[in-house]
Formats: sequence, structure tokens, C-alpha cells
Amino acid sequence: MPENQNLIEYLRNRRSVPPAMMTSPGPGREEIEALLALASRVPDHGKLAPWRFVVYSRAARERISEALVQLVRQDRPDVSDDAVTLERNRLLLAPVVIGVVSRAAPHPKIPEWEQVLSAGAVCYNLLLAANAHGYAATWLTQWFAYDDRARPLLGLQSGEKVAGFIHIGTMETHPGDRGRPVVQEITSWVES
Ligand SMILES: Cc1cc2nc3c(=O)[nH]c(=O)nc-3n(C[C@H](O)[C@H](O)[C@H](O)COP(=O)(O)O)c2cc1C
Repeated sequence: MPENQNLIEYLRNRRSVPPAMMTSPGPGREEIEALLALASRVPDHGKLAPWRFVVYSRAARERISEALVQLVRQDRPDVSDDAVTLERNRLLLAPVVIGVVSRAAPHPKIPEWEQVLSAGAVCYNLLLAANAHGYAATWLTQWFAYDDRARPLLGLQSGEKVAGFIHIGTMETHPGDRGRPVVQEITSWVES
């Protein structure tokens, strides 16, 4: 494979953009399908494809958000209006939100852990695919990914888990960089 300086530069500078720093447009249906085709080209031990996508339309996200707000009100009857607004907007700030769902399950040969890792690779690859198409993207889960009451709202089936919600749109504000680990501090060289 030839050296690719553009790709190196991209990897050196890539950055997630929080949904609050995004605006329209996001990708349309055809482009989303192209992004998902790119995203699904990940290492996958046993070729199980132990993951799937859920694309939430704006209308679906409005419906889900209202139901999530009801859960918040149930848990925190004295919740402030500002907090409700924040909850209501969690899935509505980005033009496009795609759920990556892990279907990892016990398998005679392929450890479940490796299936989970493959779902993580899909999430990251979807970020890269969105960037390659010129969009900003970020990988979030948020509390409702782990709330059993939210599972049916999000379209999860028994045994499935949210690997991430990938929020995609057009960058409005650049978030600047964030601290990065010092590679030397987290690397051991086993020499003999
Ligand atoms: C599995 C996973 C779940 C995440 N969930 C959240 C979240 O719920 N809320 C949040 O603020 N950040 C969350 N993040 C972190 C954001 O993706 C974060 O902004 C990102 O790590 C920025 O890094 P980058 O600029 O290198 O892409 C999550 C990250 C991962 C890997």
C-alpha cells in the first residue's frame, strides 16, 4: 500500500465535533447508505457482522426524546426546565443520528469480547466515513443507552447493546483540540 500523506494528516488532526457545534445539512438517505457501507468494512473475526445500524429520522428522534423526557420526569419529579430542554435536545441537535448496535453473543469459536470490539471499530469507522464525506461527527452513548426502559424506544432487541450513537452534521464551530495521551507513557517495548 503506498504511503498516503493526506491520510496521515487527517489522522493527526481528526477531531469529534459535539452536536451543539453542528448545523445542517447532514447526509441524506443515499449518502447515509454510502457511509454505512464504508463503516461496515471493519475487522470482524469469524465474519459474524455482530452489529447493525438504526437510522433515526428527525420525527422518530422527536418521538423518542419526548418519551425520554417522561423517564427523566419520572426519576426526577423536580427536574428544572433547563434540564428538560437539555434532555429533549440530546438526540435533536445533529441533523443525523445513527445507532450502532452490538449483537455480540456467545459463540463456539469467536470470543464475545472480540465481537464487541468489532462494533467499536464500526463506530469509529463511521466517524471516519462521515469526515471523508465532508461532515463533522461524534460518537456518544448517553444515559439512555444503558437504561432498560429506553431500550424498546431505541429499537433494541433482546441481547443487543448500544455501541454508540453517531451524530453527523456540518461543523459550525471548531472545537479545538483536546489533550491526547503521551504515547511513551502508555507503551511498553518487549525486547527480549
Ligand atoms: C463508547 C463511547 C461513548 C461516549 N459517550 C459519550 C457521551 O455519552 N457523552 C460525551 O460527552 N462523550 C462521550 N464520548 C466521548 C466523545 O466521543 C468525545 O467527545 C470524543 O472522545 C472526542 O474525541 P476525538 O475528538 O478524539 O474524537 C464517548 C466516547 C466513546 C468511545
